[in-house]
Amino acid sequence: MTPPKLRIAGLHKSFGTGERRTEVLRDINLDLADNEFVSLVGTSGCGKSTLLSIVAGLQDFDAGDLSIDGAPILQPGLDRGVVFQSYTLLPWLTARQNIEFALKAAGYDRATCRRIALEHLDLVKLSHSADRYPSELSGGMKQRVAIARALSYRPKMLLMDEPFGALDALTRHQMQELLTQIWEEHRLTVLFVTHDVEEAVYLSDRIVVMGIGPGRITQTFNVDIERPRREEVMESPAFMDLQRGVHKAIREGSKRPEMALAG
Ligand SMILES: Nc1ncnc2c1ncn2[C@@H]1O[C@H](COP(=O)(O)OP(=O)(O)OP(=O)(O)O)[C@@H](O)[C@H]1O
Repeated sequence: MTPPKLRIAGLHKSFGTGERRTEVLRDINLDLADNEFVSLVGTSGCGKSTLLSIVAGLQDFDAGDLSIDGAPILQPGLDRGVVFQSYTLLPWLTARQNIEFALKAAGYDRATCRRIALEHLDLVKLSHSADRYPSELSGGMKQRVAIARALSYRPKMLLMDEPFGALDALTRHQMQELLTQIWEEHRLTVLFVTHDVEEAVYLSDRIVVMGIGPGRITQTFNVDIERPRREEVMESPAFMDLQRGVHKAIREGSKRPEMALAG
């Protein structure tokens, strides 16, 4: 049987040792199919970012299995493109050079780096800003460069942690449209962390709700809303019902299990 694109099985994670040990993730089990778009939502501190950074290979874990296409994840790798909320561009390099920098590290020759960088700037509609420095770009533009960079080395998966969290509502919506378009054209597998339930429903195939005490998966919702989705779909009863359901699950997950039992 073909393994899932991403497998997270029986994953546990704690920070600190001895009396200062805090259990942050308990028994996380989650498989992502090829091309699936999955959002992680949940109250602050439930471990979404920790889980994403473990999948990125940026943090270790205590127990469990983690693999991409059946191969264990041991460290960061070019099979995973990562986009964070804070713009992680190098300020002394232009938009094009930021992408080329990542590609050079992946071993491409100079001409190929340039060609791929320009192709990806075109993909995020930033060809006209290739030679601008990050300080000359708006927040949305910087995030488009970060997305172009993450896609440029053709990762198997895109890991995104609140990528549009710092943007104003209009720019955020434009970025959601752009991501949907890229996802529809390139059929990527995406694991996406967000606080915005509307965004999660709009973008995802599946929404995974995490709760605290310690961080764990409490509920999963399939988003059976036809694609391609356009803005109007947010007004539909199915969309709003789902949004309400996810909000309720987040509220329930924000109570510690003993509180939930007590009512
Ligand atoms: N390096 C660290 N050392 C100790 N504790 C940590 C560390 N990183 C995160 N934590 C703790 O782990 C828990 C989960 O944090 P995490 O940032 O993953 O949550 P989150 O769901 O992404 O939160 P938010 O939605 O606020 O970003 C929190 O209690 C946090 O204090």
